Amino acid sequence: MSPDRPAASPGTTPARPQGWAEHELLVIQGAVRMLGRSLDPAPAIREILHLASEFLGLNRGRLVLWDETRGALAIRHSYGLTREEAAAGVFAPGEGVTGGVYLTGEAAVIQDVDAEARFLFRSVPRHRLPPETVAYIALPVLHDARVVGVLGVHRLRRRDRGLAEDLRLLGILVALVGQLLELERHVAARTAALERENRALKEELERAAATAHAAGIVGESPALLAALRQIERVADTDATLLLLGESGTGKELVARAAHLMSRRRDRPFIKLNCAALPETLFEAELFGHEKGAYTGAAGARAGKFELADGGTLFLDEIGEMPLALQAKLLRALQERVVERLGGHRERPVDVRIVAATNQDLQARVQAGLFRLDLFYRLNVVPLTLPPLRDRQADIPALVRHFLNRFNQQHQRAASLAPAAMADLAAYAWPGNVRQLQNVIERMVLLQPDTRALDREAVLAALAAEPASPPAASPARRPAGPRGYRYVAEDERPRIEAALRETHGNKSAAAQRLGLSLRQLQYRMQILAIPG
Ligand SMILES: Nc1ncnc2c1ncn2[C@@H]1O[C@H](COP(=O)(O)OP(=O)(O)OP(=O)(O)O)[C@@H](O)[C@H]1O
Repeated sequence: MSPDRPAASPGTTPARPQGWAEHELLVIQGAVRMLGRSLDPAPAIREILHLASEFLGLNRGRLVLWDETRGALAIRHSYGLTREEAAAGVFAPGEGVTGGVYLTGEAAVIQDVDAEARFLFRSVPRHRLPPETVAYIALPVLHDARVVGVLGVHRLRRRDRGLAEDLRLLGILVALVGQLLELERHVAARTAALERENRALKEELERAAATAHAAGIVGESPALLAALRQIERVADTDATLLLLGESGTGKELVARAAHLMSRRRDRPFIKLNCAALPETLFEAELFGHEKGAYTGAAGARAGKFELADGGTLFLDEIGEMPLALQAKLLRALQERVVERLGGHRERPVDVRIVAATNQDLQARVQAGLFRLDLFYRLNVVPLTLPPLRDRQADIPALVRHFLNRFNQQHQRAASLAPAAMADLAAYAWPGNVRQLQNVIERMVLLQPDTRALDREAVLAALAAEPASPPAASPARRPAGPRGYRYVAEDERPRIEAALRETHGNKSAAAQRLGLSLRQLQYRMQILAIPG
């Protein structure tokens, strides 16, 4: 059957004028069914053109859209055109019937293509159309009253269906096609926005990783990178950073990285350890003093605040700051001025504060040891550095980093047997990176010969570690619970050795292994070690 002589109804029923309504309904139902089927409008538009041809004899349907790369109108979707015909359908706006519809936004009904001078036969040459009179209908596809494309179809002029009816039906189809194009535009815009966002995040991450690397931060675990990315985000602001995390997790290193990432990088980074000073000296240290301000103050001296002017002041162990000084610090932060001890002049300071603590500051606020207003002032951008046990992925890189560093420092050539790395990765590291650093340094120093450090050497070094890190002050104890460690069959020799060495004393063995008694008992149970 010629595409130009459609069945009046699907199947074999001959054309009856009242059958057209049924067919229109079939076309519309079919078209609506296609809506929302996929985010790509191509299959839906093609199906609409197919249905219009099959049921209504509106043939060689084509949708002409603006083609940005060609700078012209071109057929984007079609039905019943050969590939060459579709490719040939390129028009300038205003050119021919199709270009005219695009330019004016007015539908065109050409009763006889042979009698219309503007009809160009550009995509389908005359000899490929049926010999009888052929009509062409073209409608604008609109969005927000703007023409975004043109839908054109051929039909035989002489049929038992009026052109006006086709025009009405095509009006509905063009509205549906407009919706499909709109959806495509939305999806493309959303995808582009997501891609941009993705690219920005990736760049942010790369920048953060590069600066972290420059600051000597080793590791690329997701937990560490997430923390670094947050820093990168606020790096160029003067927002106060509050670094939280167990002792030895790298808070000071990260504070330095934050300084390096900021526009203050060429100005000083000044550190003050709030736990290390007797209260009396603290104030002078922080704010400076004038000559004779107190006994022994022979000359005038600038405090850390002044020294950090234009740069970053890192207040380590902020939780330990004496209450009386907390009020003075708060005032300096709020008013951005400092007054030296024994002085009467307020000096303006421009300092970015990075504070760090391994304590639960909120608990200290509740215990009356830390001022709530200062807590709020510092807690602008809180950032928790994950303990090493939560970023096991970083351990191999850290081990290699410290092996290199201590080999250079102590003129050694220590190396690690690959099998021993798993033991280091599985250890709970209650003292975090600092403890790992110390263990590696000790192993490098104590390694007797040129053999690689094997599992035995590593297990012995770990067994010598205290269960918790040395507690110089309550602040030095890790805040979190001791880490979860997986139970692996290869832990058996260590556990058995520790039990042997402690003559079966489980508490002592657990201590040697860096485990709690319950953790040891759990492992013994899993591994069926008698005891
Ligand atoms: N990601 C890391 N890469 C390389 N070295 C690290 C890393 N994290 C920590 N270190 C090293 O571990 C040691 C402890 O780090 P740092 O002093 O920054 O920890 P901290 O959290 O400030 O500890 P504390 O709360 O006890 O002051 C430092 O010698 C530091 O160089």
